[in-house]
Amino acid sequence: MAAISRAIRACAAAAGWSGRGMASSAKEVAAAGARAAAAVARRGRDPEDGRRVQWVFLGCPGVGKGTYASRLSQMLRVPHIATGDLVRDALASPGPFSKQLAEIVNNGKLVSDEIIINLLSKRLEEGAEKGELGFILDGFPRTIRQAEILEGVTEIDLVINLKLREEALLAKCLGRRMCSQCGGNFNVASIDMEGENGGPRMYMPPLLPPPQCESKLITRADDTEEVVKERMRVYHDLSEPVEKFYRARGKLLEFNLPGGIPESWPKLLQALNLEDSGNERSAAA
Ligand SMILES: Nc1ncnc2c1ncn2[C@@H]1O[C@H](COP(=O)(O)OP(=O)(O)O)[C@@H](O)[C@H]1O
Repeated sequence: MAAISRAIRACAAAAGWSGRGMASSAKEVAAAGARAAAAVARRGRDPEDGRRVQWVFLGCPGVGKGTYASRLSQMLRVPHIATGDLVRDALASPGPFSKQLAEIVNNGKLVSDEIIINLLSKRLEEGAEKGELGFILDGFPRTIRQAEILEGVTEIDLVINLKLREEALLAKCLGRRMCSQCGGNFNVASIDMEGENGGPRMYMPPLLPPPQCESKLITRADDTEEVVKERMRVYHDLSEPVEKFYRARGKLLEFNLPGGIPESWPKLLQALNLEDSGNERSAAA
């Protein structure tokens, strides 16, 4: 993991991102990625050697990437690394950088590839110090350039692309709540929609907080209707091409969420050929 984060930094630096945000062509980025990967191999850190899964979650805002990535990370004993969380942590620290970030995030735009690469590298370095093996990434890569950088430095085993009907996505984003004390994530939206083309109804029950969290619920500043719509537009423009990128490499698993967690979780496990053995969650694959 340390090797991967160093390689990401090396790759970003080789691509001209030494803190000045200089643009570079996709070809240069790919070449830098190849050099960085060679450096990883020279240091003898074979990614197949003793590591756990290296998966990516893709999907529109509100689809449930965080929920399913977090459950799988517990089962597979790898960290769930959400770049949105890294951005929100950076936002919470005082100073001009966080003001600059807030301006971008609260308008539904993506922060620069350079900033995200720096935040992610730092997180991977910290994980390496703690002995983390593998990861489930959520919210990264979100642009073709980020996907190229990642491909240049390590092997991604699988990319899970979560899909949900557009009408449900907006309701789910607007229903998101977080407990300001324990950090727990909840959703107050109750979705019950007619099936499409004569298909079954879609029911997604709310995920309500326990009584001790009820009075401490907060809503993300970027979960307003206007900003969510902009984030969806940005997703279609910049992140959908990432789906194509991984589909072309035979790594994309498309998963249409049939409903809420109780209905979707077992089906997702089935699609992944995994078994949830209750308390002792373990992978059968
Ligand atoms: N990989 C990334 N590249 C650029 N910006 C990112 C990335 N990941 C997160 N962000 C920023 O953080 C915000 C919140 O991210 P996230 O929690 O993943 O939101 P969402 O619910 O839209 O999937 C994004 O709207 C974006 O501004």
